[in-house]
Amino acid sequence: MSGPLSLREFEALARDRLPLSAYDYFAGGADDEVTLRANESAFARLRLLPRVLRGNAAPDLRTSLLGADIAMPVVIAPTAFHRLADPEGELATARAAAEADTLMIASMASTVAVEDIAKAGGADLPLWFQLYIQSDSKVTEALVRRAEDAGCRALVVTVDSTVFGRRERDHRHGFHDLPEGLYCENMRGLAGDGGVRPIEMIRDLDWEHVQRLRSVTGLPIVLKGLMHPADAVLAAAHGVSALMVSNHGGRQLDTVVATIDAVADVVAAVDIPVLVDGGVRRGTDVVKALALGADGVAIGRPVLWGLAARGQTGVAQVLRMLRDELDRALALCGCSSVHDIPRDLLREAPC
Ligand SMILES: Cc1cc2nc3c(=O)[nH]c(=O)nc-3n(C[C@H](O)[C@H](O)[C@H](O)COP(=O)(O)O)c2cc1C
Ligand SMILES: CCCCCCC(=O)C(=O)O
Repeated sequence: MSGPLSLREFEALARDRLPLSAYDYFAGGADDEVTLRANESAFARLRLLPRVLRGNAAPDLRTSLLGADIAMPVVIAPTAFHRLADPEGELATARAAAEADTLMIASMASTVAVEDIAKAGGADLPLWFQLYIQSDSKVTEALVRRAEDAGCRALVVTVDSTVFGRRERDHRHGFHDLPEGLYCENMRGLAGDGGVRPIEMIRDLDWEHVQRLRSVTGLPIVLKGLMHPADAVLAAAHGVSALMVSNHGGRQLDTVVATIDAVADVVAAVDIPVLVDGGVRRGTDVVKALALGADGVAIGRPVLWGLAARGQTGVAQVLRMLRDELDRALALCGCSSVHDIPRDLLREAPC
């Protein structure tokens, strides 16, 4: 029997292997999951109008993001709790990212400490650290120092989570915390008693927090979870280095527009790099995002499916699958490189 042939088949394998509560935590979205579904279906609504006879033998997939040279414009989005999927957790993910020569964004809610993730990935792995700004600025600063000391090359500040989205699948399972023995390791030592401090979502998050963060670190700041072009303009004015158009994989505010429908307006509003995540499952999805002006895409759940299905090997296979699909899609579209994908390659499907 052959192995999984697509990211969707990886999800089916992961579903068979995971306890239902863990599968539903990874797979689920907020409320009625309208946005969760829309992220994927919006890609299908966009159709390709390829060019032919262009003589491009081998499309160039390499790109660079904030100074990191990577094999393809597909990076690993920050997702929490990898040890729910595999005992090696984020260590396995980092090794697979390094093997694929791409970039990993480690979640602040990782179940392995960021220093250990960095060691597992090795010095060549471009590692960024995702941050939820905390109400106590000393705690936020301690997390920033930790990320800097671990060698992280950027801070990815998540701005779509002033409160936790309501995920009904988790409520049904009573899944509200990590099982015994698993912890958010980046928060260890930050509680008053030296224990693991709980992660907060703060309702009063505003541009002053971004400004304060800008004043305490020299690392580039990337804002993740921004969808509106007017916010993109404000971000650039506040010295933000890059943006991730994201609706948190449909897990926060439900009925938000699909990210692929928001990305072009954000790209048009600013002169800084723009990444997009949400619903990327095929190489053709990557081509569509790039045609709309994105500098790259990030994938969340597919990495978790690879990890749950086959550990490090599974994540590496997921990344290779997307790379191969991207290569084939570019060749069939007549594109010579990921930097040469014209907007007129896209058409809206008729209703
Ligand atoms: C299980 C899970 C955990 C996540 N944890 C985080 C997190 O800790 N921090 C964060 O900024 N985003 C988190 N996200 C959102 C992802 O970074 C990303 O925006 C989303 O997964 C992209 O959509 P996709 O899963 O369809 O690729 C999480 C997503 C999932 C599915
Ligand atoms: C309170 C713990 C924070 C974990 C955040 C994980 C996350 O963002 C998710 O979507 O789930």
